[in-house]
Amino acid sequence: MKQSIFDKLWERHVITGKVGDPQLLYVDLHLIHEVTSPQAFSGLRSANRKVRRTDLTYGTMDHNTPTVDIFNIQDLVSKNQIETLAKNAKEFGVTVAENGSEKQGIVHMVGPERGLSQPGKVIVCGDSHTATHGAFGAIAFGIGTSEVEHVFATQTIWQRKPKTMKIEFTGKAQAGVYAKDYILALIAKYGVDAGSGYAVEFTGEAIAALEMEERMTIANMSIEFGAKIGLMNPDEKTFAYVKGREFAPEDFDEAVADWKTLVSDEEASYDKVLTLDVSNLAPMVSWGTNPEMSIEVTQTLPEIQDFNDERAYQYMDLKPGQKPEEIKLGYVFIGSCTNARLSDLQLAASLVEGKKVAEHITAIVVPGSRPVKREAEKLGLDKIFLEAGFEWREPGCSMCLGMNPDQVPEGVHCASTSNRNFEGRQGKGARTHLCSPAMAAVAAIEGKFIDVRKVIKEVAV
Ligand SMILES: CC(C)[C@H](C(=O)O)[C@@H](O)C(=O)O
Ligand code: SF4
Repeated sequence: MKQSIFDKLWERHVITGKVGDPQLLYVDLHLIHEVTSPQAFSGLRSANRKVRRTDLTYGTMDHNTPTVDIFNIQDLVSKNQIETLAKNAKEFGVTVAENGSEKQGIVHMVGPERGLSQPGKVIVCGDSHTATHGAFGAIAFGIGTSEVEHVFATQTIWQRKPKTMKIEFTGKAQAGVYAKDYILALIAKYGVDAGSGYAVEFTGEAIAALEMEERMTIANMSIEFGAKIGLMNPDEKTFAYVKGREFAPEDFDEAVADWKTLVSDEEASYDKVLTLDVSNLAPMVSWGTNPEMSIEVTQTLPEIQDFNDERAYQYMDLKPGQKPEEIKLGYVFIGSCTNARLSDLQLAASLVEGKKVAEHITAIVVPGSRPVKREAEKLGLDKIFLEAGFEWREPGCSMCLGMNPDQVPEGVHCASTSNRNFEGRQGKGARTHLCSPAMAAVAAIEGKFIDVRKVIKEVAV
């Protein structure tokens, strides 16, 4: 039978159980961070159990870490979570990239960077954006804290096989339109629940044309589309990305030969198929309080359809018919596991070089990991940002969520490269507008949203 990549990987990992019932899957990689691991470690401790495969478990500190004065954590809950992970890591023998260490970063940056995220794997993490790793051709999904404990103890997880959906991105995007725009456009078109109950395969010529870092941006936001699992067929770009990294397979050629078989067969069947043509897509901006409430920058804010819209308009202090350029921005955040990789920072830097951040804007750049920070500094990107008037921070989740000191003040509108825009996400009363790094960078300079296609000089990849 012709199979999709998802079917192939699922089949390979089932230990017991039949389709329709929960099935026990083998887990190849378990990523952890300080927020969702403490109770799981406590559970192990009280049951007098060990972490079964410390060699397949990797941790980092990201959500609570400050991005300035990083060892001075004021918030007691944050401090406790950070210290607890450090303690647990030692006690249970798990490798954790601690706050301030060279390999530390947002958990969804660390896996790919170290070469841990690979085609063919089942990857889990107590974090909803785990589908990011699906960009490598892996089944990757977020799990709850009790499941974290189960994976610690057994290196397996019970899951019911989801339905499959194929999403084909067709066409060639214009210069100034990026992966972030594709995924926001998809969510705006089909809704935040459209992927619910499905493992989503992103495919098509527009995906093939993307580099790995942009593919990760799309897989990252599978959950905002409602899908726990989003994945892509691995190709030469995937193999080249993994090659030479710390945890790349020792016999790389042998691994690649296997990975090449783990792609969707041409006539594989799916429970649902959607397509989205990116050729005429404009840069996207979210106006409301979920990612579905997004429009092309050339459009005006939509009419009120229901109570959710009404409430969103109230919270955002916006009105139907307004243009994105009329949104009074106060903050710009370039960061998060969606868009804080090196290529994101390079793109943003290229758009602000030699220019100045508008007077009324506070703009911060937060590299997603310390390796990205170092690389960016080698390229002089820090200087470009600093000269333009951006702040250049230490890595972490930062302003993506209000769990550390980086917060958008109440009532202030923030152009943000992150993935979530619900009420209070970036701080109490904060008003988030999701967009690409290019849109955010240019918004910082202009002091408002403009169509980045007007300033972009590069040819779209
Ligand atoms: C704190 C963590 C559990 C959470 C998640 O699961 O996604 C966070 O990363 C987020 O993005 O909201
Ligand atoms: S950067 Fe944001 S979305 Fe990503 S793991 Fe951190 S809090 Fe979650």
